[in-house]
Amino acid sequence: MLGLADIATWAFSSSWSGPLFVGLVTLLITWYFLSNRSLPPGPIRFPLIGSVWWFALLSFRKSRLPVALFNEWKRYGDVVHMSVGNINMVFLNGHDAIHEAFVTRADDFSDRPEWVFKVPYKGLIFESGAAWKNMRKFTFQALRDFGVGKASLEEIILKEVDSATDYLSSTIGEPTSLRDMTSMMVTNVIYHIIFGKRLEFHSQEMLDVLDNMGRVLLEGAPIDVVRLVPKSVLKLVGNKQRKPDGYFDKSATWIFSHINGHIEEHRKTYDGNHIRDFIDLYLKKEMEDSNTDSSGNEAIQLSTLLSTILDLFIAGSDTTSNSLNWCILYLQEYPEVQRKSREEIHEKFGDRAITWSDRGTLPYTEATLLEIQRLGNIAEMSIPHVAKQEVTFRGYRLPANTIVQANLLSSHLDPRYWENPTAFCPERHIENGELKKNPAFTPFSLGPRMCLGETLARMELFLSFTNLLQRFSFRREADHVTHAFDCKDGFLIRAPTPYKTRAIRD
Ligand code: HEM
Repeated sequence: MLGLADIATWAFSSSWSGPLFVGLVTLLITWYFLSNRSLPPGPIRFPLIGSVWWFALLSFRKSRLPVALFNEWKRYGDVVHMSVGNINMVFLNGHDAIHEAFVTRADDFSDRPEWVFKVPYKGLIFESGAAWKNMRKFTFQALRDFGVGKASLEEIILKEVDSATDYLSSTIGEPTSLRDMTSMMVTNVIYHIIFGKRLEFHSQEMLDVLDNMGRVLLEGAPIDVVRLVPKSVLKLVGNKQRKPDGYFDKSATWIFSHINGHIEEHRKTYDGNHIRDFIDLYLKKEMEDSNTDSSGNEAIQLSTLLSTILDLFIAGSDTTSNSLNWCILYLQEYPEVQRKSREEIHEKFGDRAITWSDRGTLPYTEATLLEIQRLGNIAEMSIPHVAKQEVTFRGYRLPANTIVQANLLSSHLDPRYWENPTAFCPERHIENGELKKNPAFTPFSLGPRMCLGETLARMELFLSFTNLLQRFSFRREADHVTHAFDCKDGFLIRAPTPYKTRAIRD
């Protein structure tokens, strides 16, 4: 095989080929710089490999992408450009740039990329254009119909809080990991909305659902841009996070057939006068669509429904359960904050269960929850968006199909919006005894693509956090064992490293 040295020797071995070679290299370099003109700043990129070396270095240092981007903020600014092969990507740092792209320029930045790697399904999260709008409208309405923001869903969530109470009561004083408990609570809420029933904690069906969902999530679903970096390069730098081929597919297939089984069962027992859940609503719409002479634009394909159900589990389970995991960790590590929150709850409500309509009446406790969400940064980055056409953003040229992702963590640590941003300080969310809004608080992202389950998640967090805190205090595994607020695994979802806690009834 010819090496670089052989090519150079050949190039300079005759009188005309030397200048020709130099000309070609000059042409290549000129083309490279011209094609890069007006792009936003970013780490130096090389022809063909672009910024792969930067991602590889990141992986080698075991550093998380949003943190690395945050640390490089001063050097590269609010808009950072990188590329892998011919794929351009731009990361947005800080609230102002994120707001400008996702809200002010929503028309330019609300689509999702057509993935260059295999996507086994395409539901609400991955759709763009009319199909996405249609599915988002239907799902939003369905969540409302099933009580999101209303008392009927509150009952379902409080039932899960009661099951968690039973579980915690069986562990009193014992150092216990509560990860499974929080997962079962939030999985059951979505399960109830979609399939009209809940699963017993620790039942085989529940364990299978959690296991397969966990695998799908661990592989990061196909939404992590680091997946664009060739596997061989990641292997070279010791990245062990990527699982073997088929790891994702096997679990996704299990989940699809589980959902399919429920849909089939619903078809057999469907009664238009008694709509039980999300699937029944879909069946109703399917029948209405087939009875109309419409152009068919409004019909939602069964495959889109299947994928959207999976999306709701993916987007709604680990995010919410790990937010609760951060809550318990912060409470045990900040006992004084925990004490003040419990005091506020007990003074106001005694033993009576706290309901959704009570929100706004517990400023310190609610501020604590907001502060945990801000520093927990459960969704460090938005899901990737795309600029379908070439656009100019803040004076920079973004070529067509540039992937655009918001670094939400940077918004939560943005010094222009938060004083002493890394300090844990619930009081920053309170003014004159009431909760104060900060526009840079954006755990659910911004604009038309922002989290569809925001209200559901806020209900789950408020009701679980306040009611569990009313019933228990949470202490460290042992008084002298502190636990860092760090995260080692997982893409996009920032879960705390495993820890144990002691629940105390006092
Ligand atoms: C604390 C909990 C949660 C957090 C922090 C969170 C955060 C997010 C974020 C950051 C996005 C990406 C938005 C973007 O791309 O700009 C998102 C999207 C989404 N979330 Fe959530 N989420 C949570 C819970 C939920 C729940 C409970 C559900 C529903 C069951 C849900 C459903 C969705 C869906 C369907 C999308 C995609 C929306 C679209 O593409 O139009 N999320 N979420």
